[in-house]
Amino acid sequence: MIRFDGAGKRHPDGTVAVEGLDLDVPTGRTTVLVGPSGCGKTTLLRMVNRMVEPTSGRVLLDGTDVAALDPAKLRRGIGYVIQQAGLFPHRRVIDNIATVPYLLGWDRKRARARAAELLDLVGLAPETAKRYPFQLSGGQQQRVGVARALAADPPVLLMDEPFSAVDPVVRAGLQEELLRLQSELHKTVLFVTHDIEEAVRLGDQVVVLRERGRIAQLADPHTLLTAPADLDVAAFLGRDRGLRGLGLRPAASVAVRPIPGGPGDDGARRSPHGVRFGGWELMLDDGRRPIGWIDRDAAGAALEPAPGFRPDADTLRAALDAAVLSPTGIAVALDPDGRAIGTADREAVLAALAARPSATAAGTAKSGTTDVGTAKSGTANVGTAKSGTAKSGTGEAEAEKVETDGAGGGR
Ligand SMILES: Nc1ncnc2c1ncn2[C@@H]1O[C@H](COP(=O)(O)OP(=O)(O)OP(=O)(O)O)[C@@H](O)[C@H]1O
Repeated sequence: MIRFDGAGKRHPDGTVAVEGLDLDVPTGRTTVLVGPSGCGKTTLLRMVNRMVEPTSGRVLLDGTDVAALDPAKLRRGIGYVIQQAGLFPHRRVIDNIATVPYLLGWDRKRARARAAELLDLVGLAPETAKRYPFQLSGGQQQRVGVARALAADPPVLLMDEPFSAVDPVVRAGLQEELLRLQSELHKTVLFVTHDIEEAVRLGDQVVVLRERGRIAQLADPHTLLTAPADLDVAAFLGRDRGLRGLGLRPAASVAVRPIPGGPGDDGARRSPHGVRFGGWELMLDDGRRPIGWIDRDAAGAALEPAPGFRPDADTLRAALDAAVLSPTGIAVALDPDGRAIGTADREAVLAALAARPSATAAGTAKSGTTDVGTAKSGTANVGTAKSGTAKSGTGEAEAEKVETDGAGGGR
C-alpha cells in the first residue's frame, strides 16, 4: 500500500502545490487522481518515486517512508509511464523496454527475452522490436511505454496522463488494454488524468482533487457518478454523468427473449435464414450471426444494421446503444462467438435501467470489486480549473535525466 501521510509540497517560490494530503492507495488496485489543471496530481504522483520530495508529511510504501530509501533503487521497483511515452529515441524498441532489466544487471539475452515477452503482452507485433520510436504511431509508443514500465515486474505502477496524447479511438483501446493487463497482473496503480471519463473507466477508486491537492471526494466510480459529494463535484463530473454511470453497470440484468425460431421455439414463422418480427426480418448467417434487418413491407428494402450486445461482457450503456441504433428498436443479444442468442427491445433495456443496481453488480462491469480505500480527510468543494499551469520536464529530456540518475525505475 502507498500511504500519503499529511504529504505536502511548498516550492521555493512560495507556491503551495499540495497542502498536506492523507490518502491510502490500496495494493493491487487502481487508484485514479483526477482534478483540474494545477491541482497537484503530478506532484503527488512524483512524491511516490521521490522525483518530488515533500516539504511536509511523508509518503509510505508498504509502511516504509520513501525518504529513507535510495532513490535509484526505489525507482527500479516502481514502473513509471508518462505522456508521449518518453522513450529513448536512439534506442530500438526492444532496448527501450529492457531499460530497467539492463540497469538491474541482467545479461543482454535475458533482458531481451523479457522485453519480447512484454511486447507480446501489450499487443505489439514481434517485428516492432527492431524499430526506433519515431517509426511507431503514438498509440504504439504508449504501449512500449507501458511495456517498459512493466519490464522488471514492479509491484507499483505510476501513470501520469499516459494516454492523453493519442486520439480518442486509440485511447479507448489503450484503456481497454490496461484493464486487461491489470486483471492479470494486479499491480498497485496510481493513475493521473484530468479526464473524468477515463477516471471512472479505469479506477477501482477515484480521488477527485481540488486545488492544493485537497480531496473533494474519494469513492468507487459508481458511487461517484450517482452520489457526488456536492454540487461542485457534480459539475466536475458533467451533465451526462447518469448516462456514463450506465457504462459501469453490466448488461446481464437485461431480460433477453429467446429468438423466435431459435432452439426451444418451433412455433414461430421463419425463413431459412431469417426470423420475422412483425414486418421486419432479422437475417442470420449459417452460424446464426446477425447479418442485418430487412423491412419486408418496403419494396426493394436494403439490409440495415442489426446492432448487438453481449449480456455476459457488455454494459447497460452498450445494450441501450444497440437498442437505440437498431432500426427496429430491438437489440440482438450475442454470445462470445457473435451468435444471436436472443433479443431485447428498448422497453426491456429501459426496464433494466430503471431497476436499482446492486452494490456488487455496479463493480462487475470493470473489475468485479467495489471496495475502496479510505481517505482520512473529508470532502470539500472542487476548485475551478486554473489555466496555464505548466508542468516541468516531461518527455525525453526527463527520461534521460532519470536514467542518468541511475533511476530508470520502470522507464
Ligand atoms: N517547480 C515548481 N515551482 C513552483 N510551482 C510549481 C512547480 N512545479 C509545479 N508547481 C505548481 O504546483 C501546482 C501543482 O502542479 P502539478 O503539476 O502537480 O498539477 P497537476 O494537477 O498535475 O496539473 P496538470 O493537470 O495541469 O498537469 C501548480 O500550481 C504548479 O504551477
